Amino acid sequence: MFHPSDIVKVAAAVITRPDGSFLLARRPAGKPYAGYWEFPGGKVKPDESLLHALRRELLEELGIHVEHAYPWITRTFTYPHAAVCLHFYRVVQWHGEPYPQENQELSWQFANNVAVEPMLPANAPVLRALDLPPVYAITNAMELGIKLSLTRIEHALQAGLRLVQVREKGMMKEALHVFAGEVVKLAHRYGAKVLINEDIRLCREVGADGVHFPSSQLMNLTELPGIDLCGASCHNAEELFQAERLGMSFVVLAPVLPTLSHPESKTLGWQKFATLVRECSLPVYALGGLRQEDLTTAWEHGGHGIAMMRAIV
Ligand SMILES: Nc1nc2c([nH]c(=O)n2[C@H]2C[C@H](O)[C@@H](COP(=O)(O)OP(=O)(O)OP(=O)(O)O)O2)c(=O)[nH]1
Repeated sequence: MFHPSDIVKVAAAVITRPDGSFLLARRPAGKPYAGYWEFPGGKVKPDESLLHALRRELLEELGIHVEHAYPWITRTFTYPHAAVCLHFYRVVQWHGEPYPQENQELSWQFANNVAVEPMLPANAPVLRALDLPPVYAITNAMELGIKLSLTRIEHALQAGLRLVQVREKGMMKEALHVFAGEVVKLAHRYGAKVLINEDIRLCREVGADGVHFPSSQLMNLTELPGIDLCGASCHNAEELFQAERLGMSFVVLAPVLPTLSHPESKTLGWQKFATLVRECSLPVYALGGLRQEDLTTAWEHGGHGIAMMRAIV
């Protein structure tokens, strides 16, 4: 066991090009885990800010000047040689062409098809998180009607939507089965993934990709079902902690702004959202009263992306 004061703080960069590829570097000889692939970055010096460390490391290692970086996930991991707290940033704009300043090998990769190995052991969940798209849509067929809802989902898929949750609280069982099956068929045609709210059995029956757990169900879970994608709804630190403990694929944190579907709920606001997300190891979608144009605000506050109901489908 490492004492909390011995935990090494690290700033790591997911340097992302517009096509979605990101840069990996191979650890040079002489370092622990030499030959393993990692995200460029390094140790934060005492009294140095995370962002300063990120800028310094990328200049030293790659010769690039960071122009725009978003805070992303924070992950603690214990190696035999050290315990590290990895603060990941997504670097989306920089000046200069990355060039290995320390003789390290570099490689641009895509999250759904990483072709270099081995990766540093702490990074497997990071790659899975990078494979999640920025927008998560939640269906609203009980309000729109099934036909219109499917039409709107198809339009959103055509416009690039790649993650959908079927959440139809009051729908009768048979109708829900048919609707969920239609959404899965439609989404898979576009290479998109579908999660079913609450119902693990329905998820399996309709061939969906995952389950989305409401917060009450999340707090009663002792382990995840053996399903690829598991998401959960959270509203506070306790629920986020439980989602991390179970190893959810991602969470939705809500409500950030006032929303029609939960008018009685107290909103978090962006500052509280950022505070809750800061230490979270899971990718977090902001939810509640958001529109497409709020995506950048979510990124600036540490979110992975945004989840929406009425504003998208
Ligand atoms: N840069 C980076 N480090 C990572 C990643 N994943 C991961 O577990 N680590 C760990 C490995 C190391 O224990 C620690 C980073 O320390 P480092 O030795 O690379 O730091 P540094 O570049 O400042 O190196 P040095 O001054 O000690 O030579 O974080 C990652 O993706 N990127």
